[in-house]
Amino acid sequence: MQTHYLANCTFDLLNANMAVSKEEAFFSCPKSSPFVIKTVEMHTGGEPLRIITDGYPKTKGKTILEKRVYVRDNLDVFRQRLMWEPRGHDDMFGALLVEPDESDADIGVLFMHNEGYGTMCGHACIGLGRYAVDRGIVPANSPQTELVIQCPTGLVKVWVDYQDGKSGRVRFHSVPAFVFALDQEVDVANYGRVKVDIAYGGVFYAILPDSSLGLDLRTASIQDVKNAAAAVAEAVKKAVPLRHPEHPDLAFLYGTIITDGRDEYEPTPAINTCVSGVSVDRSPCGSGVTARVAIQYRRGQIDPSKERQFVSAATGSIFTGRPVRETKLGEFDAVIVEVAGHAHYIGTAVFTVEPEDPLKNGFLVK
Ligand SMILES: O=C(O)[C@H]1NCC[C@@H]1O
Repeated sequence: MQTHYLANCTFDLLNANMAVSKEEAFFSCPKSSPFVIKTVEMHTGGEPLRIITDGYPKTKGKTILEKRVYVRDNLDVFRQRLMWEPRGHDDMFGALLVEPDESDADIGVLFMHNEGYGTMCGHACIGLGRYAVDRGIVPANSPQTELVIQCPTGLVKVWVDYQDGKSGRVRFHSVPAFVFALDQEVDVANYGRVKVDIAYGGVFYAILPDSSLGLDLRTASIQDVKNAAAAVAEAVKKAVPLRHPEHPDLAFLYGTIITDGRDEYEPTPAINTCVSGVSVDRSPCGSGVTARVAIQYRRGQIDPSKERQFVSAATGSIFTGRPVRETKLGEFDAVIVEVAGHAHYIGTAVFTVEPEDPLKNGFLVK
């Protein structure tokens, strides 16, 4: 990799063969910026993934959950600069690689988005799988490369298809998924009393069919879906205290998944729309598919011989999901679920700030 020097600023060219003019170099790294953060930009089924590759201050903490608390309490302005406008937007999603604290892990990762720090993210694991292979963080093996990603929720096993020097489809097994509640009745403002299932796929989701909310995901506007999902999340948070068998930091409702209700196994894809806060997943949502398959498995609607397709109503992108084997998580009967999908590179970025910029720390227009 070639290195160019400009004023006090050093940066590696991401493509060594690319000729970089003085002008390009200036705009990539102005002298006045005390903040230079480099990223690799990907998307998984349409859902953005901003992988921070350089420039983030060092995180502190022995465990990955301690590191998550450290960045939240001490470095949040960096998340805001990268996730919020004008460098990001409501639906931006980021991954910060950190030193893992489990010896089985190849990499550790903290997730970030417009509101804070997630604990598990399937679409990010799919992107990070390719990235780790392509960046040589793990040695590439054909026909597939295996790696382990330590997420705040636990260890996620990842397999990246690798043929003729090219990474492709990615599969992962997240932490054990379990059903927390089935047919839980909650009073949802403006929608009345509805039944939701609550399941853990690395994070907790409230899951219910569109028909319970008087919606049809194939035609509903995104705003209607967001409003309904937010109302459900609020009702569930109020009515159902969640419990994680291993760590209280993991016991929170991450989002609502509105489905098309087609849970009985069939070869055509089922719609999975995951909404977290104001953000609508453009992909079918890896942790959401994990949670939904755990419910389908509990209800006898799917078994390890069947791989189900899940589709995003927003983009038409598809993930597959399959229960692999039964296990336990604390007192909960749990299941390992395999999720697979594709991620793609869309570019690289060098983000800077000018100290005099009144909007340098980012903003969101609501
Ligand atoms: O794929 C997933 O699991 C995620 N996508 C954005 C929100 C979820 O964390």
